[in-house]
Amino acid sequence: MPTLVLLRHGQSEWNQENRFNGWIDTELSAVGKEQARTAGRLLQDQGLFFQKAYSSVLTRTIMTANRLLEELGQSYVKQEKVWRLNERHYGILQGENKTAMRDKYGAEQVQTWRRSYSVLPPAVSAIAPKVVIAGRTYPAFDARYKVLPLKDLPKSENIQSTEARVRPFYEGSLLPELRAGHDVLVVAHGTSIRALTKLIEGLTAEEVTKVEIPNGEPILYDFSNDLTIQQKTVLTKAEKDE
Ligand SMILES: O=C(O)[C@H](O)COP(=O)(O)O
Repeated sequence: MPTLVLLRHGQSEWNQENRFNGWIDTELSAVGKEQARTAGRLLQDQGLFFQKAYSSVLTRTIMTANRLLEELGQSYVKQEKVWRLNERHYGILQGENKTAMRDKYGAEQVQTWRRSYSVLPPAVSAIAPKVVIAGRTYPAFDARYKVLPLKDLPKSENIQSTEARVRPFYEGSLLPELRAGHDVLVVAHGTSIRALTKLIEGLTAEEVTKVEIPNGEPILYDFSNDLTIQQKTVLTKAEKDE
């Protein structure tokens, strides 16, 4: 019977600095690198043999998947990098400090931008190939998105629009793997995992806004062969240490 593991990437440098990441390609922090390895160790006792691993096209998920699979002794697993699993585009909030944004726009407004299903954060005005934030240059929209028509590149996203672009991955890639009885790993981001959770569990728009996804904690779905959820388990480091 197939098992799906969803994992939010380890802590990024900007998670650590309390800044919005979105589509900016930030690196894992030292804590995040360790979280990725810990996630691999947490999965060691689960008897899983992944046939497929997916990540987004952002470095923080790719590096998390690599470290996890290495720790698990399954670096051979076929990996696919899918832009549809990217974090939601955070519009003008990308790169900004969360506290500074609350001071500027008010805590309620910022929380609405962060967790509302359908409200969009203010959009960036142009699709810049690179952005310079705090003196460092980050690729915003680069060669990895060349396959996409410019009109499909987001300037801002919420849970709803993220769900719309995650859905073709869910229906066209993930479900066929699970239907084939395969164990699958998906390393993605807070909001792309929220969208997947909504699709997998059939949550309402209201329910998905309450879902919080911590960095580096594997979420296991054990399915029956007809893909009914048998069990959902979240593995945490605290449990492993007990
Ligand atoms: O893009 C980001 O910065 C992270 O996913 C965190 O966003 P959140 O704190 O609003 O969940």
